[in-house]
Amino acid sequence: MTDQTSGAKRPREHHRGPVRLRRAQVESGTTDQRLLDSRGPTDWVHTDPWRVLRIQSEFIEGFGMLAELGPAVSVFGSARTKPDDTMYALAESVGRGLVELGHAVITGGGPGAMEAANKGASKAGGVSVGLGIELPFEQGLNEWVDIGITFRYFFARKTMFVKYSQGYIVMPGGFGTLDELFEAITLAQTQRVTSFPVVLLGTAYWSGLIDWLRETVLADGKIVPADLDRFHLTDDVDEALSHFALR
Ligand SMILES: C/C(=C\CNc1ncnc2c1ncn2[C@@H]1O[C@H](COP(=O)(O)O)[C@@H](O)[C@H]1O)CO
Repeated sequence: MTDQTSGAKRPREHHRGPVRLRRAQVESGTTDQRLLDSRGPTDWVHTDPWRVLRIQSEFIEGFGMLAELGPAVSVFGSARTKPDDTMYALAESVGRGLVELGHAVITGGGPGAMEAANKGASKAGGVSVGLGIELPFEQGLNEWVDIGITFRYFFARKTMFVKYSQGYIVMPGGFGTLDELFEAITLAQTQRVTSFPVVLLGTAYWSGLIDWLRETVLADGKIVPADLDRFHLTDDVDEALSHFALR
């Protein structure tokens, strides 16, 4: 190639964003062409750098979908709560009550107490959100989820609950529920979240755990007395809801 001003011969040159390539470094063809033509080995889809992109895409999808949700409360509880269980009816009332207060309701999108809270929210005409998790068996989001996202990665999903909720209402549940409860309390204890009410519904179910926290964990100096004030215990839906009144 000849320089128009000096007449000197210029080397072959290619610009790729901020990169400048010359002479033998100039690649033939276009980037699209290389992308579409090459198949090559596929093992890279199982590597950590590729997973990082998938993780990133979950945060992008989650933030993008939930950023404009408005005030919301997450309701947790057992996937195994049956529709004829009193806790199912209670979770449904919680979902409805939160909507009446002006909140969207976020659950794990599964069956049981999650379904009940979504049902209450959706039937009350509110925003019913399910943040599901990919499971080894086919499950899908419960039918009362009106905005649903299914995550591959637990930690990306858990970030969404905390980031987009004003607090948590926790119904009786197993390991999944306990994990969610203790994560919330730990985030408050370590000042990752501020002003984040956590309400436990069901005194008969939770009392044993709270007694153990007081009599063993506190007595042994593993928590301080103020840590026991990080959650509220009640059987009464209205009392549970009173922690989430919007000013
Ligand atoms: C075990 C069964 C279904 C599991 N399906 C779930 N779908 C969505 N979210 C779930 C599921 N299981 C647990 N979670 C999360 O943990 C909490 C409930 O866990 P628990 O151990 O049942 O208490 C819940 O809040 C979800 O966020 C069979 O039906």
